[in-house]
Amino acid sequence: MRGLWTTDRVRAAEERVLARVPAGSLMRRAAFGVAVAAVDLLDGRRRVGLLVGAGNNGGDALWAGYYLLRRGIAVSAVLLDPARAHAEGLAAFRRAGGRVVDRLRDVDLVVDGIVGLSGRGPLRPAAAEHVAHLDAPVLAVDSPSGVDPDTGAVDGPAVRADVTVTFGCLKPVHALADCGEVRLVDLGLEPELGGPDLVELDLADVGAAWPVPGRDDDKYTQGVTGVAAGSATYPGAAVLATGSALLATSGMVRYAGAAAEGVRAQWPEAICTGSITDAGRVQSWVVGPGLGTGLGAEDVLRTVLEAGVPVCADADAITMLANNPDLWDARDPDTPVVLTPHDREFERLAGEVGPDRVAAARRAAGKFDAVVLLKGHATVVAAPDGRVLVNRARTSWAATAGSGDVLSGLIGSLLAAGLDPLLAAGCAARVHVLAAELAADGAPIPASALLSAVPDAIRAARREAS
Ligand SMILES: NC(=O)C1=CN([C@@H]2O[C@H](COP(=O)(O)OP(=O)(O)OC[C@H]3O[C@@H](n4cnc5c(N)ncnc54)[C@H](O)[C@@H]3O)[C@@H](O)[C@H]2O)[C@@H](O)CC1
Ligand SMILES: [K+]
Repeated sequence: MRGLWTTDRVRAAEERVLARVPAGSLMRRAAFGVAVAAVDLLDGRRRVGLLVGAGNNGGDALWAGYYLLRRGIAVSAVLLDPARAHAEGLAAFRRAGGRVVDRLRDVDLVVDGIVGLSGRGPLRPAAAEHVAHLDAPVLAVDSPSGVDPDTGAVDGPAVRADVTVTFGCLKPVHALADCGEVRLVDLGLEPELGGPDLVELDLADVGAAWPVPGRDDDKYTQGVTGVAAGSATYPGAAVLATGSALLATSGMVRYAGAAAEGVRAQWPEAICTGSITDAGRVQSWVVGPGLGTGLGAEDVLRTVLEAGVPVCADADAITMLANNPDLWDARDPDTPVVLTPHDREFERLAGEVGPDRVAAARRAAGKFDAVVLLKGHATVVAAPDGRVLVNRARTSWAATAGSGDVLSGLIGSLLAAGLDPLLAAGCAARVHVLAAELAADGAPIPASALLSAVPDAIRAARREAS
C-alpha cells in the first residue's frame, strides 16, 4: 500500500522538519538523490542539461548539477528566469564549473527543474518552448513540469519524464499521471506527514484481500452474487458480467434477466432465471450492464436497490439514476452502493468531472453516499467518508467494449464476499487492469480475452501476497 500526500500537506510537514535541521540540508539531500539517479540513467555517458525554473525545484536541479560536475560530468543549464534562479544553488553550480547557456544542445540527459510543488496551470511560454524541443531522456525533479502535482492534470505542453525523482513522500501526481519510473528520496518527513490523502494498493494488498474458500466454506457461505444485466439486444454484457463474477470467487452466481438463455449456454454453473422477482437470495447485486433504460429496467433497478444487499450499479443503471433521481428512494439508507461511471456517465450523474478527478469522485461519493469508481487511465475510487484509492493502468488494453461489464462482475463478487465496498472496488480495478495486461501481452484484445485472464491476474496477486 503506497500513500500519497497533497502538496499543502507536504509543505506543512517540510516546514516542521526544516525547523529542526540546518538550512539547505533538505535541498542538498534531495539534489544528491537526483544526481545519483542521473548517473544511473547516464550509464557512462557524460553530458547533462538542466532546465532551471524560478524556485526551489530549480534549486534542486542546480545542486544536482553541482554534484554531477564534481563527478566529472559536463553540465550546462538554461535559467528560465535568471534573476530568480536559486542563488546558492547557482553559485555552487558555477563554482564547480557549470555553464549557463541559452539552449540545451547535444546532451545525454535533461534534468527538468522547471517547476515542482508550486507548479500551477500551463507551463509559461519560455518553459514550454524548451520542453517542445527536448530530444534526450528526461529526469524530472519531484514531478514532471506542466503536470499539476495535486491532480495530475495537464493543460498544454508538459514534460514527458522517463524517471521522476521525488522527495519525502509520493504526491498525487505520481499515481494519477505518467511520471515514468518514480524514485523516492527519503527526507525524514514520514513522522510529520500523518495519514495519506490517497492510497494506491499494491498487488500484494489485493492478493491478501482477495477472498478464497476456507476449510468450512460451501457455495453459499462465500457469498452469492446476483447479476441483473443484459437484454435481448445486449446479451453479451450479461455473459461477461456473470462470467467475471464466476471467475472472481468460488461461491455462486445467480443471473436474472432477458439474456438467461445466452448466459446459461456460456456458463452452465450460473443459476439463471428470466425474472428478477424469482432470482432467489443473493449477498450482492450487479445491475446495469446492457440492461437498457426502459420502464422494465427501472423496475429491475428498484428491486435491486430495495433488496438490502450491496449493489454495484454500472452503465445503464447509472444513466437511469441520472435521468430519474427518484429511483434512489428505493434504496435502504444502509445499503452500500458502488457506482462505476466513465466520464460521460459521471457528467450525467454529478456534473462535469473537470481537471481534479479525485475531487470530482469525492464530491459524487458524498452526494450519493456511495463509493464512486471513476474510470480512466488512472481509476479513482472514492468513499463517502473521504478515503480515496487510485489505480493507474500501466497500459490501455482494458479500453475495449465490454471491459466495464467484466469490472462490474468483479466488484459484485467481492461485495458478495463481504469486502468493504471501497476495497472491493479498488481490488477489482487492480485485477481488471492486470488481467487486461496479461491477456494483451502486446496486442489488442476483446473483453472476453480480458475475462479469461482474470484467474491469472488473481493468481499473480495472491503470489505477491504470499
Ligand atoms: N520545501 C522544501 O523543504 C523542499 C523543497 N524541495 C523542492 O522545492 C520544490 C518546491 O519549490 P517552490 O515552492 O520554490 O516552487 P517551484 O520550484 O515548484 O516553483 C517555482 C516557481 O515557478 C513558477 N511557476 C509556477 N507555475 C509555473 C508554470 N506552470 N510554468 C512555469 N513556472 C511556473 C512560480 O513562479 C513558482 O513560484 C519542490 O518541488 C522540490 O523540488 C526540495 O528541495 C526538498 C525540500
Ligand atoms: K520538475
